[in-house]
Amino acid sequence: MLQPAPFPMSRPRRLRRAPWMRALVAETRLAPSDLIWPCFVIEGQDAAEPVAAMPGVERLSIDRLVRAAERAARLGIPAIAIFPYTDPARKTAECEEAWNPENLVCRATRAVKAAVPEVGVMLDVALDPYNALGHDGIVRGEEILNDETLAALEKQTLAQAEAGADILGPSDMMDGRVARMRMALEREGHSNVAIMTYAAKYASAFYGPFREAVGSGGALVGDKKTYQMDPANSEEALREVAADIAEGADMVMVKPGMPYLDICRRVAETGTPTFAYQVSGEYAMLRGAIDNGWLAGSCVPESLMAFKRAGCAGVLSYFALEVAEALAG
Ligand SMILES: NCc1[nH]cc(CCC(=O)O)c1CC(=O)O
Repeated sequence: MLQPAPFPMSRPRRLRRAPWMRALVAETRLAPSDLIWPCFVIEGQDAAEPVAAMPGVERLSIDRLVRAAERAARLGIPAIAIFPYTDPARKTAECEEAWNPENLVCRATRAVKAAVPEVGVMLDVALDPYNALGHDGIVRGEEILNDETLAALEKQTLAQAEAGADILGPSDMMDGRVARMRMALEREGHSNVAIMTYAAKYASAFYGPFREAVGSGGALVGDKKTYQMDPANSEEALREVAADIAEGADMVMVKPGMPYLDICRRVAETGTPTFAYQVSGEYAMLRGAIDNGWLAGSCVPESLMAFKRAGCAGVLSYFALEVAEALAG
């Protein structure tokens, strides 16, 4: 490492003296192209429902979602992630609604791709929105079955690829899901569908508001600790990433984001395209503090810049639209 000259030959403040100078020497930049916007979709026409635990976030009917996707595209956001609020009457133990080609998320995907083909659509591969018991896998007694779940995830993968999804995000944390998905996609002629795996997904309390948003929280029996990762671990995150890449994933994700910034850094250093998910609880925390006047709104771009600094290629954030708007000036 070079040693800086001693003071006063070296004065680090010279490079912080004015906005133009700071812009000139900035090591990291945040742009709309770094962002993926997660959205919630509901049945209906011209409908928007607030999510109580996420002030400012709404579940949108498909027609409104299409308009939101158009806005995102105009702002230079490359992709949106769509999550369905499933009618509880459609949730079963076998989760069949997950691979119904007419389910809400498949219809939403077709509508967005028809209207705004230039925006990438990302969909979760996991059973929780369709599971009467709220889990990401098939439940038998006390157990979340791995291999039986893989068969269901394969069907969900193909239904979503057929609907036009560009990126699939396995968020279920079953072992072997990426290989199973990749082989099915190749076999059925969907070789261009990218997989962004939730590789290092922790069993986290920061998902609480999301479960309200998609209506899976009330249904959840027990917790997800037998498949999502233990917050105590980081070596394991690298093993998960290695396994998913070896199975055919194109990109990996760390989730949640800010409490796991060390993991973001370690994963990004492997040279794999790495994304962070700034999850619902992180949104709620920052939004709540801003709305109460406890934090300035600039904490949002600062929180996103942290992921860029850590080496991430991009971030999934519920703030994507407003940040892209602010960046556009
Ligand atoms: N598998 C479902 C899923 N996909 C994304 C999130 C969380 C996203 C967020 O909190 O914003 C979850 C919740 C969970 O695993 O319980």
